[in-house]
Amino acid sequence: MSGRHAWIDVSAGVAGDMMLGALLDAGARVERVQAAVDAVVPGAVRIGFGEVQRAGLRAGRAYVEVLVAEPPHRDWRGLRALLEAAELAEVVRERAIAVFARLAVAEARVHGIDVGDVHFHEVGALDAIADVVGCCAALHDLGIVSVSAGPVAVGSGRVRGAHGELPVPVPAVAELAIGWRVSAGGPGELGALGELATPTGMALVRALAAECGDLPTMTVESVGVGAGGRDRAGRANVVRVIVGSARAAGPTRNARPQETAGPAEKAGPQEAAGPTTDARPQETAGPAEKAGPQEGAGPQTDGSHRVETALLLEANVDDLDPRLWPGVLAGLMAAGAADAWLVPILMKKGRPAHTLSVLCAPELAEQLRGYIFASTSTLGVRESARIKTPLDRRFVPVRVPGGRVAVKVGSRGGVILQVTPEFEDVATVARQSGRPERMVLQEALVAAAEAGLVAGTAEQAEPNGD
Ligand SMILES: O=C([S-])c1cc(C(=O)S)c[n+]([C@@H]2O[C@H](COP(=O)(O)O)[C@@H](O)[C@H]2O)c1
Ligand code: NI
Repeated sequence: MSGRHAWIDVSAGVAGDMMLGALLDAGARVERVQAAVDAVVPGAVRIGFGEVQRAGLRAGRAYVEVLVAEPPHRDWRGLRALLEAAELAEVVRERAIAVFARLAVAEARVHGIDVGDVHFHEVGALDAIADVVGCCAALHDLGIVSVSAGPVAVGSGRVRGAHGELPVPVPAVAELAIGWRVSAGGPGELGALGELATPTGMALVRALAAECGDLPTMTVESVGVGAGGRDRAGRANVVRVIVGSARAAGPTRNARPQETAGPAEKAGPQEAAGPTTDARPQETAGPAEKAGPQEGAGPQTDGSHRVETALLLEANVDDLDPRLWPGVLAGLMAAGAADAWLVPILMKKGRPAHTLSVLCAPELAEQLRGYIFASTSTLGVRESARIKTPLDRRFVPVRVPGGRVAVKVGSRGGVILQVTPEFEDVATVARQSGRPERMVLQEALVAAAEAGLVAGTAEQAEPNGD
């Protein structure tokens, strides 16, 4: 593969702010990170960056200042809608959704609830959104197309949180660790280590890194060191990110070329420009500039329209309790699938059965394969690469009586072809305002038309959305 690679050293633990600090220290620009976070939660947080000492070593420290008095607590459904509606580069959106999907699946398992109902308490607070979206934006800014990481030090002892006292690794971290090498992380003389890996940090590692391993062979371009809040003698409480190019071989599942079109174009010049030409560590003209269409794992353009490569995972199943299927489909969507559906079939020996089909970004395939094996009775998952031609897509929020609805606008060659209110938003407003969904849907379409979003007309530079 070609393209810039990041290897993350999490041998002293990992938290969202440590990872963000390391990526900023490696050269990601704080204003790019701030712009991406503002696209999700406008005006809600301010991100700062400075230098501190950790056990005698210099480290970058990311600061997230929450600017709103009472940050809302969100469930995964709401947070996902927020990320989908935000004007982000598509690769940033996909990575951020993948991270939170990981967290949601882990929390659902720990608390024994449906994935969509996971309430994000601490991990859903604004600083976690800032950390996750910030890290994904920083990777984008650095032109990083693939990530790997070492084994994670998770800590030991007990910690106090929203759930009272928790054993370390805390339950969500233990769940997120399945399939990854971890250790408590310390020689005995350091005493009880406390919580070295937080759920957000662990979810970042699991969703962004394609494999667990040592530093790969590559030409190093920059090194970032990100400090955690605590400073204790004996070991620097830091995450290190080593950014390099021209890996001879390695994980391609997480390789994402830079976006060339889509919502990013509306996100102001800094998001649209793509990171590969002006991110600081790229002064040596590494190969990330070439990490575009040839990667094959994301949007490309053939000169006339954009195409995307996606994976289609499939399994024929004839012996699953049919009552389980709705939960399987919902779980796959919550875990980051682009789409998941069932088709009734007649199998060998005349057995009625279903084909489960799951469309996903290549880097999510391993996670979703695991989900299919865990939640259905299939003995195998087959897969094929699919080429998709997406419309240029963006979301415009419109105001209706009782709330706001995101309207999905699909266009091609600058002409609007589809104007579709997000039904989840319609249902929420209908529920909250006590009016029929049909009426709210109609109101959203009228509001969209008033904002200049009409099928068959040219895209306006700035629609008058809410
Ligand atoms: O908010 C929830 S549900 C939560 C769950 C768990 C579990 O392990 S379950 C742990 N925590 C603790 O919250 C803080 C903050 O975590 P971040 O990931 O937001 O940094 C941390 O101490 C976790 O152990 C919260
Ligand atoms: Ni929890």
